[in-house]
Amino acid sequence: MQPSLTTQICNESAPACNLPSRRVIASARSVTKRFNGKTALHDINLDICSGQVLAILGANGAGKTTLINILLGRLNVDAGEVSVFGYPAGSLPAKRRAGVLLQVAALPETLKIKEHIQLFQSYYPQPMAYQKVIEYAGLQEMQHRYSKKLSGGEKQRLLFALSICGNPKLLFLDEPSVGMDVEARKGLWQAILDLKKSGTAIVLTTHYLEEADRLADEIVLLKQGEIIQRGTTSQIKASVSHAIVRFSANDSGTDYTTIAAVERVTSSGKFIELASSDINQTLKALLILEPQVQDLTVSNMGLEDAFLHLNQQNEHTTTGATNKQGEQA
Ligand SMILES: Nc1ncnc2c1ncn2[C@@H]1O[C@H](COP(=O)(O)OP(=O)(O)OP(=O)(O)O)[C@@H](O)[C@H]1O
Repeated sequence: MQPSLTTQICNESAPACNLPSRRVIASARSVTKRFNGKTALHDINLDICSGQVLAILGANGAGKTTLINILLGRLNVDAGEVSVFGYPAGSLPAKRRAGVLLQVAALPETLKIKEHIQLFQSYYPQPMAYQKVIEYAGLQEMQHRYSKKLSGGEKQRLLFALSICGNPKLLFLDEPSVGMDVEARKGLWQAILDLKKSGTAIVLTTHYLEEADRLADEIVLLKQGEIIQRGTTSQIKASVSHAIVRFSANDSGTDYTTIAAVERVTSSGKFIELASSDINQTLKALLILEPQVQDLTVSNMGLEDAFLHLNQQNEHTTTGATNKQGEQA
């Protein structure tokens, strides 16, 4: 007997998903995944809600693609459970309702863009209208081009078009804007927001934190296979009580890490940035060390700074799933 569709209302622990009109459409419960004895994901719990953009962030190797592949049913779990629209991940009813753009995708080169889209539409019982697909993906001008003649960014737009051909209620986008120019990226962002408005849930991984900042209702931050932080972009930023002191300095070889309350020093051209846990202490010490400092500004952390900070902060508190598993092995 086929299980019925999940109609559970989002619980309050899922911050961006507590509107009564939204439903949990996919979930992972206590999911653990190992590759050759090494743990890639450890005890992951996640709800994905309709009409939500969920961004999964993390450094290279954090486990983002593995998590998406598990939700797609392309990988089995070693422990835990995954449900997609109330069905097992990877089952036909789950696949029919989902779309996906993966990092590695090969396309037959002998087909034109229009033919690719029509082929993908034919796989689904209720495909998205051709014109709508083309418009969402910004491919109006190149429908008759062969895919082998597309640039990297254009190919990415075609892969996005193919991911939405089935009119998905759940869309997985694994680093979708890689290789896109500024205009194409903005077009993709608009398409994501329009799809969200129509009720589609979008799970996004990206290394462009501006992308997550603009689009995500909820962010999950993975590190070494574990969730180390989750919340709205504002909540993630607010969870880091640090500030950024920025100034320009001559290359005097000064060691800014010795300044009181400074936890991270970065430089870009002539500008130095100090992440500080106590802005008064840092400013006092900085002005003693460099009284001639110029272009001084103080700001709250943006998402990128918060991301770097949280990753570093957990360097010591998170032993890392891989290590834990390694010890057991
Ligand atoms: N098929 C596989 N066989 C063995 N190890 C794997 C396999 N797939 C992933 N891994 C390992 O699992 C961990 C998580 O990989 P994953 O690809 O999920 O990371 P990611 O966060 O998507 O990284 P990136 O940002 O570089 O795409 C890494 O240590 C990776 O080497």
